[in-house]
Amino acid sequence: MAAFLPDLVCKLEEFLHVSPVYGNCGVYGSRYVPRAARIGLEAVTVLKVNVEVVSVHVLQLTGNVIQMFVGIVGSDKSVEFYYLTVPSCGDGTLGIPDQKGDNYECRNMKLLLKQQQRVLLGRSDVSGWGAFLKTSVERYMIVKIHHFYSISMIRHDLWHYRLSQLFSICAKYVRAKNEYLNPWLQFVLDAYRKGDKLKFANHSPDPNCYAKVIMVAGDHRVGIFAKERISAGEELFYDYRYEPDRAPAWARKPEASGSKKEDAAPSSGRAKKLA
Ligand SMILES: C[S@@+](CC[C@H](N)C(=O)[O-])C[C@H]1O[C@@H](n2cnc3c(N)ncnc32)[C@H](O)[C@@H]1O
Repeated sequence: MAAFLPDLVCKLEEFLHVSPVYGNCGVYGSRYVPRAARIGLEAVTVLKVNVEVVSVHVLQLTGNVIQMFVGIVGSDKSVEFYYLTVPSCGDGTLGIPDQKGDNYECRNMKLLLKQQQRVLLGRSDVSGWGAFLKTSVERYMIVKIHHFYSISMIRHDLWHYRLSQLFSICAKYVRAKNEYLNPWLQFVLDAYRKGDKLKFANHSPDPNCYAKVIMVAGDHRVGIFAKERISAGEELFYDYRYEPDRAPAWARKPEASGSKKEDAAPSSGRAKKLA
């Protein structure tokens, strides 16, 4: 297979479930898809796919998740089929990382916002208050959408507080990958101002949520997605992604802290609880 394919699969794997399928999927003649591909069934559009897509069979459109077979042509003209489970933006648009595999792009903010879940506040078994999901979500589904605000919009005295509220996973994405928002310190996810209950989500090194920068009609948002199926009443966790040398004791991984349970509260808890 062509050299770019593993690269593509790598990028997708981070975000999507991708596994090769070798079966009897019809090949309908190839076409090059430079930026967007109209891929037939259910008027699904794949954004920014820089590969040849020979056939796509949408298997199932359940909630916000679309399952499909995709035939991808390598530069050596061989075709491999992949089974994809991808989040849908609700308007038939698939949320797909851009070429850098980092951004998630969606055209319709209204539809995106509609997919947000109700988050409840409850006592966490891990630490203080925690965020809990009201109804269950499937893997890859959107839990919440956050805004980015320019630092200039935030009062200086609130800056440190807000920075401490900033989920560093978002900062990491912005800092590491997103050139539009570079340098990342110019922007802050203003969880405080939004008053969103998700700001009470506690840390876990094995979280059930993750963040992605989303481009919506030219605007940046941070999407919080389910990393796995999350049941109703389950507590939501992020990996705060502290730098190893800056992590507080409670966030240190057992191997990094030297012992399994040290002084502070548990760092790896994944409490299940009804809110
Ligand atoms: C965004 S707040 C989360 C809500 C917090 N539990 C509360 O009651 O306000 C982040 C703070 O929660 C605590 N925290 C988060 N995850 C934790 C964990 N796994 N173990 C212990 N404390 C944690 C830390 O004090 C951290 O500064």
